[in-house]
Amino acid sequence: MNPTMNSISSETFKTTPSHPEHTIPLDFTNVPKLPDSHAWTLPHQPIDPFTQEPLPIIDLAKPDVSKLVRHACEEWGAFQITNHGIPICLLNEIEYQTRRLFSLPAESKLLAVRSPEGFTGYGLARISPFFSKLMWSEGFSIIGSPVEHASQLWPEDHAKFCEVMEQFQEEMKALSEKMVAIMLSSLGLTHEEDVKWFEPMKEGCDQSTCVLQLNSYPVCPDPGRAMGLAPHTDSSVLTLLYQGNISGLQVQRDDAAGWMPVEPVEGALVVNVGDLMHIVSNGRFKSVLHRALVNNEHHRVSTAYFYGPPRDAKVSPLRKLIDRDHPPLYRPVTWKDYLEAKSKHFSKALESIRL
Ligand SMILES: C=C1C[C@]23C[C@H]1CC[C@H]2[C@@]12CCC[C@@](C)(C(=O)O1)[C@H]2[C@@H]3C(=O)O
Ligand SMILES: O=C(O)CCC(=O)C(=O)O
Ligand SMILES: [Fe+2]
Repeated sequence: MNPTMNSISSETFKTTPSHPEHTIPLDFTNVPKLPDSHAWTLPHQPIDPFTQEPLPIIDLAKPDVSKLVRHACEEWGAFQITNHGIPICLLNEIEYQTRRLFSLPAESKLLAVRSPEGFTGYGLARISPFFSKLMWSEGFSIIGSPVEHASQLWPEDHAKFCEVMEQFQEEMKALSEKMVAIMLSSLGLTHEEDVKWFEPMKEGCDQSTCVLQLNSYPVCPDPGRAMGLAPHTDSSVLTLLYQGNISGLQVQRDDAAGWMPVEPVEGALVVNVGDLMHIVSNGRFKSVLHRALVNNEHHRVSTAYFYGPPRDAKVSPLRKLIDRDHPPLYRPVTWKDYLEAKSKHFSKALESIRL
């Protein structure tokens, strides 16, 4: 574990506290009928899979990766990657530890609840207050070491959980840096010259701020009317998602009304372009609108790694992408500024910083 990771505290992300009923999840065990509080009137709007090309699956070992990544980021804002180098045994371990956490009784999980102004620990998704109905999910957010909350959950037995979560974050960070470098170079940019804040693997000075989010979608008595995670874009530069082998994730394309399922591919990771990458690329890359649905057979879990810039770095549209025909679309923001904008304006956050 890189020792400097501990210096990234949840201070970086503190925003306005949310309402208690939008923080603490329901005890999902033995709920025979979907409560009205969790019943969404949602047209499921499936997309016709035959009229749409599916979300790209990109083999990172192939030679034409850069072109494929650019196309995926411009058209979808998301894609799956294989041959990414994360060992399958680590993915299995992360899923095992995630299930172990969410299988604890509700009263134990409440010992690790996220404080109203905090950023780490157990709770509902932070976007919950923007919706009148509650989501059929629970989450656990980690920044660096999870020991503070894990020791409340398992006073004697949290070492393995912490070790796996920390190792996973290290691997995800390296892969995120690789993916950011591919995305930037696919636009003809070199990060050394063009993106001041992006300093991969800078020795002894691990600057970027990242969040590991464990998501749990318990078996649901009425999945047709429930929402696992409501439609949103990620605020990060990019997000790496491992969804195991249970479907539920769906993405939407700008111009399409329907939702496209992202079917699990064994050992693959989903890459989402986040809002900050949308800003950096001056709107060339789309931050993908996505959501997660639930089912009545399997308890689904996923792990999302949100990769962000150093806390004080100003993120702005890259100069090389700006000319008379392409004026800058957004003003410079730090990640902290942007998360504040998101917690105030949610889906209008990008608009709120538009020039
Ligand atoms: C670094 C991030 C990214 C956050 C906020 C903060 C920590 C928790 C992340 C999530 C995780 C669950 C979905 C989401 C939409 C949510 O509600 O909390 C994410 C949000 C964002 O992408 O905006
Ligand atoms: O569980 C999923 O498939 C999606 C998770 C997600 O979008 C998130 O954590 O931001
Ligand atoms: Fe997301």
